[in-house]
Amino acid sequence: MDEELGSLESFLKWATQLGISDSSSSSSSSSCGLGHSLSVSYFPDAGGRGLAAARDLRKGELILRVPKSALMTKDSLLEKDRKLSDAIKRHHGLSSTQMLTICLLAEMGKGRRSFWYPYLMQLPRSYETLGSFGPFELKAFQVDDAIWIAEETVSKAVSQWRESIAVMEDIMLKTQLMTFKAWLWASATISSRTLHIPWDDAGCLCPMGDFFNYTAPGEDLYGFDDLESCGNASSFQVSSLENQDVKEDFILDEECYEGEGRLTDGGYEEILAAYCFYARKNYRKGEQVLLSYGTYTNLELLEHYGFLLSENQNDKVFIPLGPDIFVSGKWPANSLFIHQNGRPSFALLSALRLWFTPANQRKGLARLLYSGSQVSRQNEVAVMDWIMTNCCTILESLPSSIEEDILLLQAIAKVQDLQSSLGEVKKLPSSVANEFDNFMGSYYLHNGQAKSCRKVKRSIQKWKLAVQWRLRYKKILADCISFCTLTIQRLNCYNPSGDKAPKLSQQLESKVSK
Ligand SMILES: C[S@@+](CC[C@H](N)C(=O)[O-])C[C@H]1O[C@@H](n2cnc3c(N)ncnc32)[C@H](O)[C@@H]1O
Repeated sequence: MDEELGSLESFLKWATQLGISDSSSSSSSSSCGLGHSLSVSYFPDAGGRGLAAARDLRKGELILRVPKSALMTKDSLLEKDRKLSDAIKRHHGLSSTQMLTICLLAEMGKGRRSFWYPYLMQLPRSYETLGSFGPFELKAFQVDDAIWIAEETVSKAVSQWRESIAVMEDIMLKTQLMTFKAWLWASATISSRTLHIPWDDAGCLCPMGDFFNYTAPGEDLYGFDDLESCGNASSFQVSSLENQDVKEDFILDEECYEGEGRLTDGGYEEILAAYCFYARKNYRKGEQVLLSYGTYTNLELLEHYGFLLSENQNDKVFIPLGPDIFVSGKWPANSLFIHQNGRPSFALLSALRLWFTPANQRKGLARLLYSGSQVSRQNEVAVMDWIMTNCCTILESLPSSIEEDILLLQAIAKVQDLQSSLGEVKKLPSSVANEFDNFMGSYYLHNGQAKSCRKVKRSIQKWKLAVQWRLRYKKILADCISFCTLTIQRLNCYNPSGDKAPKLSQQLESKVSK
């Protein structure tokens, strides 16, 4: 702990010497180091190490400035390393990100001799990004699409590493830095910490700027004294289904485009020749200052950053749709999903309304269909029934239920809590008991032998993330079933014309009548 504090202190001193400043003035002549706006703090439930407001901060204030010379980029690293720069020139075809990964590993190999040593010492030793999940942890996702994405991430990492080995051999990098494990570490560092710069696709590592933890865009935008003046703050929660969805899909798409996987509350400013960060809202002294890295689903957060949010307004569930549903409309596949609050997306509803409209009526109803309006009561009930049936089928096909996953997470928390004995773990239902026993068995944990080993702790953390992810996924499906049920009930109550709604499938009738 003392060592950690010592290394943080020397890092802050080093950062100040490089001109990194959190003084609110943008003039470099008055830049005067760190400690004016931000302080490094620990937030156990919100990202671990992060930055706290060192004073009350106002929305829009400049809170951190990192000069270009303090940014770790592929170019700045190659400039100071002739041997590596020549080796990279000899090997064609590597992406900018692969080159930055090799540069980072080479810099690590220099140890104390590296100019960046105080910063390198601040990097996490390990990550929980998807690429580092082993077979057991991958299986815990239960959902094929998620497992497939994770496997793809690993195989992409393997091929990028293989393509880069020749350069690493050429510069005679230390053997332990040439391993796939080291490559995964460097790739995860880059994936979870780089910021966008206009001149290099790989981005830059930004000392101090990469201590900001994440908040989703749109969330948390109003500070302590703006609460009364923010009447429109909750535009994500408009009550009318159609309006809300049109707006939500529009906003999300825009943010996706703008964010494209990079931080959005800060940016490189040519005129100041510095990376500048601004307060996204008002903060009270001591509060954690957060940054939006972009719009991500929970699986994407896991893939790039190694964490997920229990409440993530950008989370989505995609359900399998037949090819005829895709081709019948003009909506792209990635717009057809269920929102984290259980509501079908605007595009999914529109596509299904169109699909349930007889072909000879589609032209006449096109305006209604494309504007996101309901076509008829019967059509709407058929759409809701279809969505419910599919959500139920997915839920029933998964090996464990929501309740069982909650019990499993409680058991995992007990294992993580080194103070409690495994005897305190309640008897688990058989669907998750096997999973629990397999994990315990693989690490000989029943007799407590390997309990404190770092590798086991990391594996438990990844397993927990996978179970948390699948639980969120199932809850979204369950919320969607409730939403469709309520909608059908409402449609059946409000029936002024007296026409008959189509019959629900038997499986769903019991759910609707509950
Ligand atoms: C840019 S770094 C932020 C600083 C980081 N906490 C550190 O100690 O260096 C991004 C990493 O912080 C963690 N993180 C950021 N925001 C988080 C959040 N809201 N919840 C959990 N972990 C978060 C994740 O491990 C992520 O990969």
